[in-house]
Amino acid sequence: MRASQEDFESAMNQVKLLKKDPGNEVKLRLYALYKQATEGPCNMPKPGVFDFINKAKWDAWNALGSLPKETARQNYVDLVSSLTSSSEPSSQVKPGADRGQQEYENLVVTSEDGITKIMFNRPTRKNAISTQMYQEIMLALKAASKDDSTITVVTGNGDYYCSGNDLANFTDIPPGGVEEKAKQSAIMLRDFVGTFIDFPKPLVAVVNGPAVGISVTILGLFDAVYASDRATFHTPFSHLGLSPEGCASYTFPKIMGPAKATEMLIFGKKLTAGEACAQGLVTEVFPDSTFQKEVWTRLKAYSKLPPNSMRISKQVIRNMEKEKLHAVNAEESSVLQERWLSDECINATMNFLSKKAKL
Ligand SMILES: CCCCCCCCCCC/C=C/C(=O)SCCNC(=O)CCNC(=O)[C@H](O)C(C)(C)COP(=O)(O)OP(=O)(O)OC[C@H]1O[C@@H](n2cnc3c(N)ncnc32)[C@H](O)[C@@H]1OP(=O)(O)O
Repeated sequence: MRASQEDFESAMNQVKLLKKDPGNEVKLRLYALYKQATEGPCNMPKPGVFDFINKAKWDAWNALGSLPKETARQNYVDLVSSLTSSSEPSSQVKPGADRGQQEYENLVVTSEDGITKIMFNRPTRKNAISTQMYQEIMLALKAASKDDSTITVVTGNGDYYCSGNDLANFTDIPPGGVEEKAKQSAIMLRDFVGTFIDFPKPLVAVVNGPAVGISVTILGLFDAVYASDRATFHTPFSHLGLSPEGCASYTFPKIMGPAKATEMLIFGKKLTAGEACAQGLVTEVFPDSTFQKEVWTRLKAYSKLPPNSMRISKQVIRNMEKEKLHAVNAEESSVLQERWLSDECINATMNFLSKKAKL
């Protein structure tokens, strides 16, 4: 039986809900089949040789030649169906995670001594945050907000705390095109930052190494930030054709004054841990050699304080600001939705992905 338009639309929705990234090859095939099913044979001019992403998409679509629209639609539905049936949940249980709890591909979440630790776990990518990882962090925070722990800690595995947004997120374009991707990403960003704004317990960052981009901006929403003296704090938004997120356009001027915030958020000045501490973004800096021992000893002591009292104190300190923070978050996300489509941003991202530039 031929796939109907309804089957096709339902398959398009299922693609958005895939738990596992199917990889670039499959995504290109999905793109090509979608275009063929909706527009017929490739009718676009061939992109330039350095326009890697559009060239790969064009090649995939063009390779379908004169495949009839109905067959492309059927193949699209079959491909999505094979992806959804093969995405069985993994049975691996991360060390320390309670059985029955959520499992994560890009995080290690443990709960011990009254502390839930959420550790970014993509050390080979410097803990860059992929689309899936944004979702996992939100899930882990929501679970931590309801578990028995008194304090929640966010930290990184390996030599980096986090290198910010995974720039490969820009290559993962859905059938609706780049505008649709920007729209979805703005919603995801707003939800992600909103989860930090609303987090009800003391939230502590243990910054074990360099921090970049969104991993820095959201620090303004944490209740304490402990840093190794190896850590640096870098928000190179102008270099990337971007603008601030994570409510930093509001929290940073408040924390460090507008002039210092300008150096970080507009001129992209990278701060050492000592400088970030002097400017109030970091609570305390520790020598790297004793960082883990000193910080965890301290956190274990704090975790024994009465939990309700700590939650209520956090509410008293933060609640007056919540409405404002949500408004700032919505505005920053909507500005970025436009920025992501700008030449400045696309060129900077392409330069990184084609290995022509690093920060
Ligand atoms: C159409 C719209 C889509 C929008 C989707 C957006 C969704 C929400 C966005 C929220 C806003 C967030 C903004 C930010 O966070 S801005 C900051 C972004 N981060 C960067 O620009 C950092 C880029 N990385 C680097 O410059 C360097 O890798 C770094 C200085 C961090 C480390 O350099 P070093 O030489 O020590 O290490 P390597 O470069 O060799 O890194 C090892 C491998 O890891 C890869 N890597 C590292 N960071 C990232 C990253 N952020 N994104 C993707 N990949 C990253 C690096 O490429 C290396 O890979 P290979 O081994 O394959 O070469």
